[in-house]
Amino acid sequence: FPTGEAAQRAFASDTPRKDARVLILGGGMAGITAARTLHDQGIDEFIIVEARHELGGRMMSQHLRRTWAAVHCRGRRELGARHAKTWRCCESGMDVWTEHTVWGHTTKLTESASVAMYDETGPVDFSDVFNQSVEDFDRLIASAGERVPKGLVDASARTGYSLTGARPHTHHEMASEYFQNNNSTFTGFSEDNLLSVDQRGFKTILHSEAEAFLSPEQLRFNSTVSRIRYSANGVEVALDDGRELTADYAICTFSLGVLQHSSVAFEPQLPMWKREAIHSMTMGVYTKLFLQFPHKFWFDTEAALYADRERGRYPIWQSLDHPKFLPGSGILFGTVTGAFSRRIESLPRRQVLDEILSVLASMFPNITIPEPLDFHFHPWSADPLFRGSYANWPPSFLPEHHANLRADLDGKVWFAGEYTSRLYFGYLQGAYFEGRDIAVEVAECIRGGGCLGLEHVEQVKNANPY
Ligand SMILES: Cc1cc2nc3c(=O)[nH]c(=O)nc-3n(C[C@H](O)[C@H](O)[C@H](O)COP(=O)(O)OP(=O)(O)OC[C@H]3O[C@@H](n4cnc5c(N)ncnc54)[C@H](O)[C@@H]3O)c2cc1C
Repeated sequence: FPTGEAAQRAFASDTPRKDARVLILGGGMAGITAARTLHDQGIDEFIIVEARHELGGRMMSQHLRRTWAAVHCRGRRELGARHAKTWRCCESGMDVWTEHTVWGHTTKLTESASVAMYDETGPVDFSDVFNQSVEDFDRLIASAGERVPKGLVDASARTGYSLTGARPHTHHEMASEYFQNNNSTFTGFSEDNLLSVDQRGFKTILHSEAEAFLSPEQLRFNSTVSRIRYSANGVEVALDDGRELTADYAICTFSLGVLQHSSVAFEPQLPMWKREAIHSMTMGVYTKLFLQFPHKFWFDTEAALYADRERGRYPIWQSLDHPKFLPGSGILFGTVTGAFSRRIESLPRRQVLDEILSVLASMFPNITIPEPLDFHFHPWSADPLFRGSYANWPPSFLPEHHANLRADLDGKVWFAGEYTSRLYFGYLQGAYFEGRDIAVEVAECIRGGGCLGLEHVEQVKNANPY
């Protein structure tokens, strides 16, 4: 693959037949939705370039090592996205996510109040502390909302909690605070939270969608992009096995974490405004710890909260062996996030499992915890194709940064993914809407109806020097 200025000139001067009009880089929710949108607009000269062997991206699931019962076909663990909000809006296909509707996919409504409570002494009822924490969280959200019309600067949740007088001290208070969660994806769609229990995996929504309009020649699996070269003449994409693909446009749907790690080189180098935006947003880590036991020995609620002395140490547990979900499966899964996720990724698996088994032994002091049949978690922050679980908007990140994150490069390279969604970053909805909206922009360019591109801010300013 030629490099340097000479290659740049050569690329710009000759216009051999290109491989496609559009290269869609990445086959997750954003990539598939972009492809679907182009197809709906009558544009089928696109190729989806995906490093993995299948579509779905962070909608990733695997078979359990030990199938749980012949009658139940195959057990699957959803390593990535599993929950979907009911989508109240829109017309057809993926726009309507209600119980049982999307491509015959099976989901179950979850009940957020169905929570058992534990600490290192075993079962303990700290629901008074928990209820106070719900109130504190509501006050936090309300006070954040009051800042917006006044144009006050953004602040962290910790600052907001302190200003509203809430500061957790005990481990029960810290665990209760950890459990609280809300954002515009919750309020923008529906309060309902659906859990995918479909044994084909949550990703089948995307697979079914793709089968409906994609042909094999529009797909390149096992194709890892290492370089994207762009000029007024189009884009050249180099794969790590030496292959090249050319097109008029590229829609890059790699995660924010991938862009932050610079594992894909851009030529010319990304402009400063783009790099600043990429490195100013944060990539969070959220890890699910799957355990399959020979039999169920735990709570009958849907979830449990464990208050450890250390905040964030194996705090949330969800039972799939529940009459509503996968009864008889013996599956329990825990959640850890952030620095704790990174910590366990660096440890030997057996050590992580031993820690978990000792936590379960504390939660259930009168039970001999059996050795699990299967234990697995995905190292999201170390995985070079993701480098984290989903994007998070830190207080230092300004709306202008976000516009720059989303903005295209000379109308040729476009960016779409959960992280480019201003309202629904982090979620499938964000990836869906961004894949759709950016493909509409690209379709406009292809049809020659004016390719204005998205505006960026050359220098983001708000400093007040002294
Ligand atoms: C553990 C976990 C739980 C989650 N739970 C939920 C949930 O319950 N509900 C929800 O709405 N969202 C959830 N999410 C977030 C959701 O999964 C993402 O927001 C969404 O899947 C992102 O889609 P995307 O298309 O933007 O990116 P991705 O799915 O990351 O797609 C990008 C694609 O690019 C490919 N790629 C990367 N680098 C290269 C390269 N160099 N060359 C070629 N291909 C490359 C990747 O393999 C991937 O397929 C969760 C995520 C995680 C990790």
